[in-house]
Amino acid sequence: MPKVLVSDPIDQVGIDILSQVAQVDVKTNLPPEELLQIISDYDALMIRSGTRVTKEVIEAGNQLKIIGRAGVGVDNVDVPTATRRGVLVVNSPEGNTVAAAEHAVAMMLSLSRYIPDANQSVKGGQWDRKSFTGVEVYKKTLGIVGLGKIGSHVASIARAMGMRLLAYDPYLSMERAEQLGCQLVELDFLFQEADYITLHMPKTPETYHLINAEALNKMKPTTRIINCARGGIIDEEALVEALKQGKIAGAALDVYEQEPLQAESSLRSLGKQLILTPHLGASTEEAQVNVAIDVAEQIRDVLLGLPARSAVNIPGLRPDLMEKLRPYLLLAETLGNFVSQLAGGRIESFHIKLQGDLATNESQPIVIAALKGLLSHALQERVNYVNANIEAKERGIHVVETRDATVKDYTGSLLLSATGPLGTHSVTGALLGDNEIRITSIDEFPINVPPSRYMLFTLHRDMPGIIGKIGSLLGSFNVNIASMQVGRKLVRGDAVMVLSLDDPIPDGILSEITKVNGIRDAYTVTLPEN
Ligand SMILES: NC(=O)C1=CN([C@@H]2O[C@H](COP(=O)(O)OP(=O)(O)OC[C@H]3O[C@@H](n4cnc5c(N)ncnc54)[C@H](O)[C@@H]3O)[C@@H](O)[C@H]2O)C=CC1
Ligand SMILES: O=C(O)CCC(=O)C(=O)O
Repeated sequence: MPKVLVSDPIDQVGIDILSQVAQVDVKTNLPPEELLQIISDYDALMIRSGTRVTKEVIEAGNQLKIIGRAGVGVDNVDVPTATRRGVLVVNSPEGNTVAAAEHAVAMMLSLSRYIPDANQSVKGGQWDRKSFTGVEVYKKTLGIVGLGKIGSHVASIARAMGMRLLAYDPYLSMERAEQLGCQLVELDFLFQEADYITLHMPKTPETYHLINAEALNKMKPTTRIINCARGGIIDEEALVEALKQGKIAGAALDVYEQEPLQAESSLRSLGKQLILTPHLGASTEEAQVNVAIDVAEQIRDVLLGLPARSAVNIPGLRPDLMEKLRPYLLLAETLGNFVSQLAGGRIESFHIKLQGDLATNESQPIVIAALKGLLSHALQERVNYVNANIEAKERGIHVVETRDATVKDYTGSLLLSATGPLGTHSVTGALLGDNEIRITSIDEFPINVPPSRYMLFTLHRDMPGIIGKIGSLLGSFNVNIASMQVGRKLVRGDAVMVLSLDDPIPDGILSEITKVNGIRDAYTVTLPEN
């Protein structure tokens, strides 16, 4: 009988489902060394946000087939290592949406009426009605940053409470925001206008410390801010200073840069203007039942040799088909991610063309992989092989899929084209040998480059000296070039330059590059580590 380790508190209903097919050991609060020691006995691991599933844990788990996260965020799992070792990672993208949204709204109302402090005061024997005069949310402006599943649910509750809704989400169409009753605005406008700001996006390099001293300075002294998304999106030190100096009126946090929150954190020293909860967003009976069923059923199915519903990293395909398609899935996902960044993220339409040997009906998973890549910059681990299609539809992306068996330059190749705020951009790619990915054209300019983590791409006029200027400019920002290639259709005509870089591309570099004589446009692309 297979063995499942449950290393965080999971609702009993999940344990019952797992017990139908496996021996289940529930061992919560395991020290990391102990988890490392025992993991090799297990075929599956089921967790919430408490267990850190590091590279070492996955490598030590030589029997491990699946890691199930009873919740959304898999930021406590080393997904690239799991993928490399063929370990499936599954989650429950929707099971706790309502719980997290209601927690954010509860935080907003608690902040407005000082409920936690008033409660504490009465329980402490006082009857103080003066210190807790609050404010109403009715007719106030709520700024929602991240208008995905949780943000949308918050919007519908807030609308019913008579609030005006602003939203910032660089990956969502205007139409979708309007359907949700939100005015899509720029971030600075939201900072300046909102009475309440609630955060509902993933933690990414882009969102890390999005709420820093500079952002807090733009807000009104009456603004209250709520974070039930991820720690690290708010710079906690800057928040403490802003609250102390009265730059904003209040904050409510459910998530922290370091969890559990450290005993000595300065957040603990603030008064009634700051509310802290210990990552309770998903802690409702209903959500815990939802996520436990969702994930336990997937673990059970995979242990029985069936596909999983919400695989974060590997699609649930027949093993023979999976073997054949695996390199192309990675190719499609990489190209999807690449072209979405060139097009500027807020994609309106997407065209995928399957060429050569890929122009068969068996290649459908490749289309899904390309959509997953297209949405992955926005949705991170919340997009998977199962929901990619639905997510694209819900975001109003018009998807067109075509096939052309007559293209024979490679055995099989893909052409992806996306239209977004930066216009329409296209990329083609193929495999070199069995599994080496090559980008073979960008915007119809022929090139031949492997994708790399940090890339810079320019559209320019082919003329002497231009490459040297870009090289020196990057040097002045301390960015090291790993490789460079130019593609052109005509000598001294339009051309593209693709640079693979060893270092992340600092803010401000693009505006400098576009000032170079001959450069028409410049784009940066960051791809996930593989
Ligand atoms: N406190 C808790 O217990 C819980 C926290 N969460 C967290 O809540 C957050 C939202 O979850 P969902 O709504 O399910 O995710 P989702 O994937 O449905 O929505 C996230 C939204 O953020 C947007 N986004 C991405 N980058 C952005 C950026 N730079 N600026 C603004 N928006 C950006 C995306 O376009 C997307 O619409 C996640 O961080 C998740 O981990 C989720 C459940 C429980
Ligand atoms: O499991 C939990 O309680 C945390 C939920 C969460 O943060 C998530 O699902 O992303």
